[in-house]
Amino acid sequence: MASNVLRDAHRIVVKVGSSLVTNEGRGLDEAAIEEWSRQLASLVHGEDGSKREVIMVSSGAVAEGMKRLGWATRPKELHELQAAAAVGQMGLVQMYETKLREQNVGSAQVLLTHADLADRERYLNARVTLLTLLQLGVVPVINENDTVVNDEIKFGDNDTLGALVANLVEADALVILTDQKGLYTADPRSNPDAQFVHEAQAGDLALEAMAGGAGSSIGKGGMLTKILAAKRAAGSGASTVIAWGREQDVLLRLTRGEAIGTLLVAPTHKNQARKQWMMDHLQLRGAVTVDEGAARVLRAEGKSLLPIGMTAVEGDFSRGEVIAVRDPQGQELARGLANYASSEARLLCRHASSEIERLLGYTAEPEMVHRDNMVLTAH
Ligand SMILES: Nc1ncnc2c1ncn2[C@@H]1O[C@H](COP(=O)(O)OP(=O)(O)O)[C@@H](O)[C@H]1O
Ligand SMILES: N[C@@H](CCC(=O)OP(=O)(O)O)C(=O)O
Repeated sequence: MASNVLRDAHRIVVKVGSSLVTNEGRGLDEAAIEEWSRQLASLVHGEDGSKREVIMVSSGAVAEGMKRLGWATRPKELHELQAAAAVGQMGLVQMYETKLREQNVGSAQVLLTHADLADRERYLNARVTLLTLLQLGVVPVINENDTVVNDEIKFGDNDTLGALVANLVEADALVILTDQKGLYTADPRSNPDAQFVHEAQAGDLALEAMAGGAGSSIGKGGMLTKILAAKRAAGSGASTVIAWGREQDVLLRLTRGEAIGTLLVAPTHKNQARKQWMMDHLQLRGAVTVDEGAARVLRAEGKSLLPIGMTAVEGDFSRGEVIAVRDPQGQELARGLANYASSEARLLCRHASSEIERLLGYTAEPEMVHRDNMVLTAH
């Protein structure tokens, strides 16, 4: 049942907007951040019996920076926006760190730009770092790296960033907390006849016609960016809930299966979406051939590909590119993201992972292709 999407979600990205985080621009809402931190901690600790991995994408840096700098109106100049964001981010991340620590949960600040996710190598680095933090039970607190962005490389709004992070870590669900109960058929601030939308399919074009711009001078994304974020998140199989951030125990109730807010269901499950994404790579830049032992454990035991099982490398590829994995007979048995470039992979063939440092002078990961970044293509 669709409303069980959050109940069954193990890895969840939560995004919260500026107007909620800064109490409509009146300064960081400590009580709200404390409340969300309490709920995030409960999910990480598995107080409902199911430990989960959660990432918080939080807006509010510019709004908080404006408050701290005494600016009443949002600056127009990019360098002033960047200055406000740099000032505000200090308070934002300190507040999350303090409130999560009070709940015995670690936190980590991660600042990203569009360029970070557009570059394969940086994409993979960000992915493996976030997955490591999640495995350690830490809550990454992510924002756009406003201080360095310019018009070409910025996401522009954290709804988009939230969806890209959901793709990056292959989250099961994206929860967008905002200052409305969810999506209405029109902006409820200006249209009293607007009807609430309980559930729809992510990517349904009719939704975009309903969604307008930001509801306050503080927010940036508006509902349209939330609808588009749900469509993007669905690309890696994550469903999205848009809900009111001040709803009592909103995250806990959603993960217990309660239908709150607007649920935008992803048409495909994340494993199917991942397979589709990898299979869509018609032009693979290279391939590695593996021995019988490696072929067997990849096919039957869900293992990662270690260099010791590699017998040959074809093509010219970089770290982070999708490559084919072939069995000794030359049949493609899997595809995945290469942790090492082809020139390095050739040096690693037949060597144990413990020798990577000696052979390359560094170790990225012990695997050539991690199972999390792999899909079997032939049975
Ligand atoms: N169809 C719609 N349904 C609900 N809210 C809408 C709709 N169209 C526009 N909005 C406006 O979008 C606002 C939420 O977006 P935004 O102000 O950017 O919040 P946030 O800071 O959480 O991203 C709502 O307060 C509302 O005024
Ligand atoms: N990086 C910016 C994001 C602004 C933003 O997306 O705001 P919102 O539309 O309220 O989520 C900030 O922290 O102010």
